[in-house]
Amino acid sequence: MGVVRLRDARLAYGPRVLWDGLDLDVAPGEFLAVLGPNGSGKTSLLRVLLGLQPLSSGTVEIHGEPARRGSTRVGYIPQQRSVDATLSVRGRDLVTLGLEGHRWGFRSRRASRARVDEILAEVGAQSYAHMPIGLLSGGEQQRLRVAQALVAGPEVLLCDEPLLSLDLAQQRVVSGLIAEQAKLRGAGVLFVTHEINPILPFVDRVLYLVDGRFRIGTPDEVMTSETLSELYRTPIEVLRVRDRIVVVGAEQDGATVHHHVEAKG
Ligand SMILES: Nc1ncnc2c1ncn2[C@@H]1O[C@H](COP(=O)(O)OP(=O)(O)OP(=O)(O)O)[C@@H](O)[C@H]1O
Repeated sequence: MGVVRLRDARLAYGPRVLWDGLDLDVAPGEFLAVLGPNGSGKTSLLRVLLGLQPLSSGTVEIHGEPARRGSTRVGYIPQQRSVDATLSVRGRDLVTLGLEGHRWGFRSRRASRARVDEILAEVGAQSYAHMPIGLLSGGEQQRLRVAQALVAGPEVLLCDEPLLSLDLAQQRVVSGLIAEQAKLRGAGVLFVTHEINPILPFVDRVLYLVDGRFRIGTPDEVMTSETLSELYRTPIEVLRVRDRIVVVGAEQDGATVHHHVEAKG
């Protein structure tokens, strides 16, 4: 059974249709990249799966049940640009929050502590888990958010641009960690990003949204000049440079969409 199942899903805000006729199944352990320009409805899709945003029509199920708020089945890494340096919450407490309202919360404090220790070790964050998160590097903070999202053992992991503000090396580390943890647990991942290259080794399929249109397929199927030119309705060139994908010519509202181009790393 798929961990995520959307059927004939439509989301519109007034006259503006973000997507329509969306059928999507995400299998356990599958890694789905969600791509598209600003405002194409990527975050809105995650909000639908979190039960925060009702569909305009169609159905959405998480592991066979309608999506609902606070589901124990869904882990979430929200979009986060930077953390206030004065934030005094400790890393460990942040991770413990991920157990709140979940079945783990009903167990003993000792069991919760043991579970938090276990996940901190798995993401390699034990050595700084006692520190205020405002003092940690971006990569360290993201490891803790990955731990928070995974601590309760979700079947679906939703990630909203979790690599923002990380350098290239940390982007690889954090995306590798997410992919590895998801595969290990058989959790399906929906990974919203503007930059496919850091996650390309892990991506099984891509959902590419543009202005109400979308395409779903493997990176080789979707990330082609032909498919993106159709989606953007303008000539787009997709180049393979060694193991990278470079998209040239996507213009949206006059602003060049250059987000697939990455500095050398
Ligand atoms: N509750 C709402 N009511 C009306 N419009 C909304 C609502 N939520 C989002 N929108 C609009 O829907 C569009 C899609 O937003 P969304 O955040 O899903 O896009 P996105 O693809 O995640 O964009 P970005 O890459 O900029 O984060 C935006 O234009 C946004 O202003």
